[in-house]
Amino acid sequence: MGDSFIFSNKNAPVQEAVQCFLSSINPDSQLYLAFSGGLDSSVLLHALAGQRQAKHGYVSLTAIYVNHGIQKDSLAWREHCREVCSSLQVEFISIDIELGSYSREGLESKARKLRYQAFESIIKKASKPDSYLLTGHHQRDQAETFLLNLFRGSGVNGLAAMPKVKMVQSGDVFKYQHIRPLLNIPYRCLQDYAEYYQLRHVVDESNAEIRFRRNYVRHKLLPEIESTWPIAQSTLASTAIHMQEASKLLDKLAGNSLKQLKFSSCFIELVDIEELEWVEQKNIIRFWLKRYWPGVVLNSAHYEWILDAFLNFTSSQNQNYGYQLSKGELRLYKTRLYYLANMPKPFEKECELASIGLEGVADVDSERQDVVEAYSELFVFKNSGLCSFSKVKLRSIKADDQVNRKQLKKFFQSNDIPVWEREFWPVIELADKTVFVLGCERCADGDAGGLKLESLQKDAVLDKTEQVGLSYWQRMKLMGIL
Ligand SMILES: Nc1ncnc2c1ncn2[C@@H]1O[C@H](COP(=O)(O)OP(=O)(O)OP(=O)(O)O)[C@@H](O)[C@H]1O
Repeated sequence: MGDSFIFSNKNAPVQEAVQCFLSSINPDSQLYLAFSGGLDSSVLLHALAGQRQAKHGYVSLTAIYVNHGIQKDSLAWREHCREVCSSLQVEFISIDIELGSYSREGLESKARKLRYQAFESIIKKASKPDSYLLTGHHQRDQAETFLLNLFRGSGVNGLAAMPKVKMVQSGDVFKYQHIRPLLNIPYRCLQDYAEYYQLRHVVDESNAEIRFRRNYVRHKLLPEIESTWPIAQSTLASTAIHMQEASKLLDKLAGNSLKQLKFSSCFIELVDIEELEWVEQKNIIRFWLKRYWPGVVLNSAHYEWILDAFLNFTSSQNQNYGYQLSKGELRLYKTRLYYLANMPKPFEKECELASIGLEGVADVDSERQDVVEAYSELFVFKNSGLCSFSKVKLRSIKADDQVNRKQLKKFFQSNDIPVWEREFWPVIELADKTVFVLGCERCADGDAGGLKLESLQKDAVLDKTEQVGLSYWQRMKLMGIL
């Protein structure tokens, strides 16, 4: 067996992984490689460029370098990346980002967040169908992520670590996939590949600083574990795959249960799952939050609070429990659990009816039920004949608004509007008159004083209490009105 055979054998895992990915995609796809110039993404770039030329002449490849501006060498790295791309005839884009303020531990995660936002903005702007973002993550990265999440006390979802394939929804319509083609490949194989092809790559000295937790895991913890369990990286990565499967099953279970409940992006009706075991209830709540608010993860103290608040609820209308999270707030109103990303507050805005989306009602993403409902309600308003104008003032209700308070209170009560919503309920003002209380009724002759009001296709709007129980404030935020 000659040297060349041994070498080419060593290259096989990387080449096969890249080939496997390339053969799974449409030849017209647009690939974006997140290219830091480090060993992992240099290997991926080289393997992609080589195999795309050989077999997939049509696959378009663009490398993106993000300059965080925090390392002294970052501009030199950018030039290195540019040169490598030019030698491989790969299109190169570099983008500068500002990290602003960050805590010591928060540096990595802030850089990562802004980096992914930068990739997304480039991909979205080009808006090519079949777009893929590729990163150079490999098996050791997966083992590290698993351990980091383990020590953070993560559940099944966190221990599932990084998926090899992830669909990313960007805005309402555009989607692309984030793929990690080398995720199952040991780091050693990437090093062999780089050595064989004598790839030049940049070395980020901060990767050696063990004050960063990931570096501590990489340089101290993993080698220590491997001294007793030599194939620990691969077994940890396998455990992550078991967790991904378990997580999928749990999501499926929760998704089936959720179909039976009243819920929206803002609330979930707990009374509908009262009969289930607490572990099942927790799983449904977790899934509901993940679906609408992916960054919000509850810990055991939060779940205990939910259980306690739910068990101790009284039938009083005035219940208004809250639990502040690091981002947003949990609230219980009657038997509904709410997640409020922002608490309602007074607002006032001049709106072109067209600008609040009335013209585009048919284009709304039907998955976002809350947005569809809000649009359709305004749509009903527009088509009611009240609306022969294009500009209105949308604002929160004021104490001196001439509306029939008794009737409004009845409306709030009978539609289970949480107390924190009522104070800032949206009204529409036209020519200094409050003409429409959203979700409620229109005012005769544009006068909000009399509530013997003709109802505004009342059934269409009010029939389903769960629609009205949504947070208008949140909806308007989502719609970009506020
Ligand atoms: N500055 C950068 N510009 C472009 N791509 C980058 C940059 N930094 C990292 N990447 C991409 O991310 C991959 C993983 O890099 P690294 O392990 O350093 O990231 P990380 O901060 O640990 O984030 P993650 O959680 O994504 O692993 C790289 O292989 C590369 O594809």
